[in-house]
Amino acid sequence: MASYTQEDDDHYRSEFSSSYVVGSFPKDFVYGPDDPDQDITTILSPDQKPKILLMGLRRSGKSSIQKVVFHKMTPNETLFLESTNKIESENISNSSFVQFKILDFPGQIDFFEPSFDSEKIFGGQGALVFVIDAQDDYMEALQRLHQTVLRAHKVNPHLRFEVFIHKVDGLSDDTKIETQRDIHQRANDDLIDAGMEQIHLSFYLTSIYDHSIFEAFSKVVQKLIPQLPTLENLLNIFISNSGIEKAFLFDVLSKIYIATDSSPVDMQSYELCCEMIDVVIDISDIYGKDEGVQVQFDKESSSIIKLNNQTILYLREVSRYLALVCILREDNFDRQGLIDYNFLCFRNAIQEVTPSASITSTPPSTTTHFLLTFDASLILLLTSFCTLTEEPEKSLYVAYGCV
Ligand SMILES: Nc1nc2c(ncn2[C@@H]2O[C@H](COP(=O)(O)OP(=O)(O)OP(=O)(O)O)[C@@H](O)[C@H]2O)c(=O)[nH]1
Repeated sequence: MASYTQEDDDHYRSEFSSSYVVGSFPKDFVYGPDDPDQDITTILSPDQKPKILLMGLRRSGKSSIQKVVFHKMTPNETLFLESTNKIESENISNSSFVQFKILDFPGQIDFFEPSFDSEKIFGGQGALVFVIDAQDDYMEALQRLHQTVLRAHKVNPHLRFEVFIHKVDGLSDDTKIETQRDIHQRANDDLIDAGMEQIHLSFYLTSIYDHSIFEAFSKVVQKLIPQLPTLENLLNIFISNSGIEKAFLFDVLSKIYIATDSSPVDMQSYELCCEMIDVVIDISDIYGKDEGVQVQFDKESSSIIKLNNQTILYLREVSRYLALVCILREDNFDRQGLIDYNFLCFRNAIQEVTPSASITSTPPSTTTHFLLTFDASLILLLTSFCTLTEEPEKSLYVAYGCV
């Protein structure tokens, strides 16, 4: 058998870099930028999906966040980013759940200029992410945050406000906590003084040098997904019937998790799952082709990583852009058939939870079968009837029988 040489490797790599061949995980991470010449009126025309507005002072890190999360830019490459001098818009349209427009504003933008059309910018559904550089003096940033929030809230009381206390990689743990407390206190005091205490600000400690920026963005994006309660319920049913400890439904391109079950998220588990996605994409990228014949990375594809602490990471693809990553104890993986069966049920149910079958419109109805093990010798067929309605948690009920 011919050995696999460096030449072969280079050949495969160049083949792969010129065309995407790893099946359903797309290799080019381009989301289809909007026409760079279009003006703000076109960017914000009313048919729109939710918007995420990235605002903050100059050099606070807005463009870096966007590039790292949505374009796989490495943190060090952001050192060479030039200052943004006009509003930059991009469509993020991955799975049917991750659909929004992200707008990167130049730091020096003047909201009080007559040409600044607040109605168009702040109107509609979405979130305003205000980035504060925690390594710098943040008094001016707080003042700008206050002005921005008041102005935006006046135009659109439904807009969500998310404050990223950013670049915390340079701070000690104590300083991080103290900075967050101080910024939280001052920002809320300013709102109380202005008589606007009803405005809610959410705070996150972020850095592009670790997974905190992905975690924070996940939470921002989740709030824009109307089907979130349904997805969480499905994940809860899936893990509790499969002996799984934690499951994340990932947007593969960005590594944002769009939903997880209701057990608490610990950062280390999230990081492990993100890294698993990177490994799977890299391996598919390099070895996804066999002697020139494309090996499909299709809906049957999966990956298992055994850790040395009797834990297993299990990845299954849900759709072209979504993957389910589970963490479970090695003992429970003896029943892989059961997990796989339940996964199929989960995937079928997810396909019904699309925006076209929106939970706010006529509720679709699906019957989902989950296999459940009570002990090693007894397997029950659990038939779970999930009727997806506006309040899915009230409409889930189960019945089971022996097989
Ligand atoms: N240490 C550290 N530096 C960061 C982080 N995020 C961004 N930076 C750096 O901050 C600098 C400014 O980043 P940009 O993304 O250009 O900032 P911006 O807010 O888009 O700037 P304008 O376009 O001028 O408004 C760059 O040198 C980045 O490398 C972070 O999390 N930690």
